[in-house]
Amino acid sequence: MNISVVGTGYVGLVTGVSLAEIGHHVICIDIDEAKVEQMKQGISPIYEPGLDELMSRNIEAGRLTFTTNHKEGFHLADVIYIAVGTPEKVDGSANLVFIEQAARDIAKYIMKDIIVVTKSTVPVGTNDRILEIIEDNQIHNVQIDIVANPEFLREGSALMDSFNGDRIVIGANNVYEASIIEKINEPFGLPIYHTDIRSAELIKYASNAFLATKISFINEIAAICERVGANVEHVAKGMGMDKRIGGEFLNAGIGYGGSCFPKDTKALIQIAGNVAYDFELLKGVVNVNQKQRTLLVDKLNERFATLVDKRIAVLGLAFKPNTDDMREAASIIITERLIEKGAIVIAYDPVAMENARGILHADILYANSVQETLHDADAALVLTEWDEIRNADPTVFHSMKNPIVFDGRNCFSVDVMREGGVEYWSVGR
Ligand SMILES: NC(=O)C1=CN([C@@H]2O[C@H](COP(=O)(O)OP(=O)(O)OC[C@H]3O[C@@H](n4cnc5c(N)ncnc54)[C@H](O)[C@@H]3O)[C@@H](O)[C@H]2O)C=CC1
Ligand SMILES: O=C(O)[C@H]1O[C@H](OP(=O)(O)OP(=O)(O)OC[C@H]2O[C@@H](n3ccc(=O)[nH]c3=O)[C@H](O)[C@@H]2O)[C@H](O)[C@@H](O)[C@@H]1O
Repeated sequence: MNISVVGTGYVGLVTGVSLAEIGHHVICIDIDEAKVEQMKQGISPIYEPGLDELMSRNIEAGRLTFTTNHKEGFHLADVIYIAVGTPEKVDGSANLVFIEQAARDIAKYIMKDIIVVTKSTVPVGTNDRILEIIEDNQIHNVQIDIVANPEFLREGSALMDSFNGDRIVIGANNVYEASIIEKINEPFGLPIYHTDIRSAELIKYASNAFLATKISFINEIAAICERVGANVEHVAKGMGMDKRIGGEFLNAGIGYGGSCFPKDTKALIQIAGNVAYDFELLKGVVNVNQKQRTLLVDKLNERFATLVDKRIAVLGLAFKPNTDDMREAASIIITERLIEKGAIVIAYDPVAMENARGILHADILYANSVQETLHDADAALVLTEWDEIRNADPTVFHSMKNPIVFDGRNCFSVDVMREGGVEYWSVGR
């Protein structure tokens, strides 16, 4: 099958590469020229384990190409995937400008019957709108069908998730286009769930909102654990053994970040609000997460009379390990608060530092290793559980002025840290 993918960010690129790997001919289109140049050379513009290798392999096999030219990109396409961003607007709703532009681009250049597949996370009703834009603006008289095919991959394990996901959701109006998209995905060998377009759109938001709810729930349990002398890890384990609850996404910490949970929870509140429904539970989830992000700053304030001129080492900046993505990372607000309070902040992340420099406060200093970050620090904050950080021996903290560690990801054993002579503050333990 000839497939075009519009937008080659985390989702578009991984989708394009995965579809090429299972044998399709894929052309990826992006408006970012520098990105496209890089990808043509087999270099991924994002950090995603295994992606460079798979890209190169499929480029060499002649199944994967890149272009900035929509006309060229759509020329042979039987199916066009839309994977452009749907970022958050100031009011929390999803910004659909990139989606609408992609629809207009499709309308302008398609010359044969096609199926448009929406991978981007879009509010209920958006697929109808995409079809309407294409039909209103199409130059050639061809048949267009639309399918909602939301994406469930996680950054940092995106390829693994594409090839081993729990389900592929296909939302369509007719059996014909649904069967084509099923056929395209068949080689993945994953369970396929067929539904209507609006339900597919909502499955995506409901799934992210539910996972975010689990995280905020366990974070509130962690707050209670700290007050009653229980251990949140033990509580989560005991809860998760019940198959109805499940053990995943019950890691307490400094809350969820990233490009999706924060924006998708707020967008779902808006989607509900638009039909006069007050999604109270989800509002609570968002509020808890907001508080959770600055929990370590509250703990620092409790420990130190003042943070003025205190040297604070920050270990980990990305919103989660194995990605260079800084979108909605807790490190942004935490480092901002520390600088406001007069602290000297020195930070380290194994891969996200380049992105971080463009986003974080200009006064932040950067180090090249865990050891260099900790040297002479008054306190250390752990914000991302990279293996390099979680595997550190407690002795590494002894180069600090005093080994005082605030761990926002519960990376270390309380006992090992205590025995290693570290004053250790974690979450809910
Ligand atoms: N990042 C993730 O892990 C996941 C994201 N999603 C959803 O997938 C969508 C895409 O997300 P990301 O890949 O993170 O976005 P991204 O921001 O990383 O990438 C979007 C890309 O689209 C390009 N673009 C914008 N307009 C274009 C146009 N008219 N023609 C061609 N290219 C265009 C941009 O230059 C950019 O490279 C969003 O709706 C997101 O919510 C869904 C599941 C996982
Ligand atoms: O729509 C999306 O973009 C994606 O959003 C999440 O994936 P992602 O944001 O890449 O990463 P997660 O592993 O879900 O982590 C999100 C945030 O939650 C935090 N988290 C996760 C799990 C946990 O138990 N506790 C916790 O605080 C992580 O540290 C991170 O900040 C979902 O897991 C994907 O299924 C979905 O496709």
